[in-house]
Amino acid sequence: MNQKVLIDAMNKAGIIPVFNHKDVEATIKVMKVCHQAGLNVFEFTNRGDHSLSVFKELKKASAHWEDFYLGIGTIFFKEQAADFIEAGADFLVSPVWDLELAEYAKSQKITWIPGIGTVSEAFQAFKFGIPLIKVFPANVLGPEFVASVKSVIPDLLVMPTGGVHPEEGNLKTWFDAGVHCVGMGSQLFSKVLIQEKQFEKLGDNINQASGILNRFRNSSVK
Ligand SMILES: O=C(O)C(=O)C[C@H](O)[C@H](O)COP(=O)(O)O
Repeated sequence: MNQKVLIDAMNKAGIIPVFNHKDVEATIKVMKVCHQAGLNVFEFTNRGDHSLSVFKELKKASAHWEDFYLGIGTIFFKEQAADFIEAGADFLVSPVWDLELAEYAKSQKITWIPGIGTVSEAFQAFKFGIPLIKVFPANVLGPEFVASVKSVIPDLLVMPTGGVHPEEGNLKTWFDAGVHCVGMGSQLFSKVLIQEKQFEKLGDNINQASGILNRFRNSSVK
């Protein structure tokens, strides 16, 4: 898949949903409400043995959705990357920087978004030719860290993930710091709503989050 198309789509969506669940039907519904709310880049995470088989079902279910991109997160080893690439992953995300993974992803011509926690790691990624990094854990590092990275490596795109909230105040501090998009998991997906299979309500929450983001993004366009 074309890297520029994916990276532009991530910026357009603004919020990248990060999700894992054992229940295939529930996960398909979650993915669908995200897509309907305009969040059309979805990161399923590799958390547990069920992840590959659930991912394969997600891929099947979304095969004909227009402009929809499905990636896999929590990738540590190239063997894991290989399994998910074979299953049709559009991109890979990791909580860490790792040269072996960087080289493997490059050899497979797949976008890899490494997890970065220091300016030195950010520079390693930039030097390698990686366009977009995940700042992780975002709530520990904070928007000031992102602004510092951007001040010295302005061309490196940043996606903070971990503890990002859908409230306007929180989203705004990240976007004011210059992020390309944010990754959001637990704050976007209420465990109770998923357990009770209230997908419509979940869709309302996601629409609200994306609406908040679009409002202040549009109002900051001069
Ligand atoms: O597994 C990974 O690769 C991760 O990135 C860890 C978490 O899934 C995300 O950081 C989401 O964090 P929350 O939005 O705080 O739920």
